[in-house]
Amino acid sequence: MSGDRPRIRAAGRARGVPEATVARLPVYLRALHALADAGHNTVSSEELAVAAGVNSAKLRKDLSHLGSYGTRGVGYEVALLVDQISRALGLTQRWAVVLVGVGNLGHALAGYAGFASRGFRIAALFDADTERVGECIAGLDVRHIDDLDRVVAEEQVSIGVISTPADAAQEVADRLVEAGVTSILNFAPCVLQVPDGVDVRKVDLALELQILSFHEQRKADDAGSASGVNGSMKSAAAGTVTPLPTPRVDAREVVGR
Ligand SMILES: NC(=O)c1ccc[n+]([C@@H]2O[C@H](COP(=O)([O-])OP(=O)(O)OC[C@H]3O[C@@H](n4cnc5c(N)ncnc54)[C@H](O)[C@@H]3O)[C@@H](O)[C@H]2O)c1
Repeated sequence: MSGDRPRIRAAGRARGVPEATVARLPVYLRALHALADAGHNTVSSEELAVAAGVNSAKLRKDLSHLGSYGTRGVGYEVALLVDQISRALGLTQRWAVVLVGVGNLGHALAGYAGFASRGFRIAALFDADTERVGECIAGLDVRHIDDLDRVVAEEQVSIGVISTPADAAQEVADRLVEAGVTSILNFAPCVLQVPDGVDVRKVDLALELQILSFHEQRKADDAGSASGVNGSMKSAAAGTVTPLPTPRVDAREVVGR
């Protein structure tokens, strides 16, 4: 691995920004881009909080970690805040990404233009299936996984995306780490073991649906209670055990945590 390769992890933690704040920064950035596109030069913390779907106290605390406090009566300067958040997220440079597993999902990800517009360059696509090797997707030829080490070194790749079946994902993660990749985005439904210094983020749409299902069930229970039907009985009839209604939780807060 190249000794002078930039490291997301080292930069983020050195500034002491909490992980939950880091997870919300991209949301603020997206909201700020939309405000800038709509011609706003400044934004109040309340407006930005609404646009980002968080409460304004949390937003002000998050931004204070970046040393951004806004101006009383004016709010935040949109362009300045975009710059500060982009720097904190390491988006002032383009990160090279490799994608491993070019099946149904891999095809869709490889062709997704949103990565490029948000500062990421897909440097190479890999698969173990020789039938897929050589196929051209979005201007890139699929390479054999055995070329991974060489390409990661040549292209200075720090981030790897795994879209293989779950039973291949750990082996692929090991190969990525061995090659020098220090951040992994895992789409396979499994937990990966990685050494210290390697960050893993998992994307699982089924899990997100299950969280929504939890909230749907709570809403149904609440509606049942409000109309005089016992919530516990209603849940029991649906084959689940939910003893008592609990306080409402904002789904956006759960997902964004
Ligand atoms: N996170 C989500 O929300 C989400 C959504 C859909 C699918 N998935 C998951 O994404 C993964 C891919 O799904 P899919 O439908 O694209 O599967 P797929 O079978 O169409 O594609 C998988 C690809 O991985 C390749 N592969 C297998 N072993 C490999 C290895 N060791 N090295 C390199 N390549 C290898 C296969 O040749 C194939 O091209 C699955 O784990 C699936 O469960 C996740």
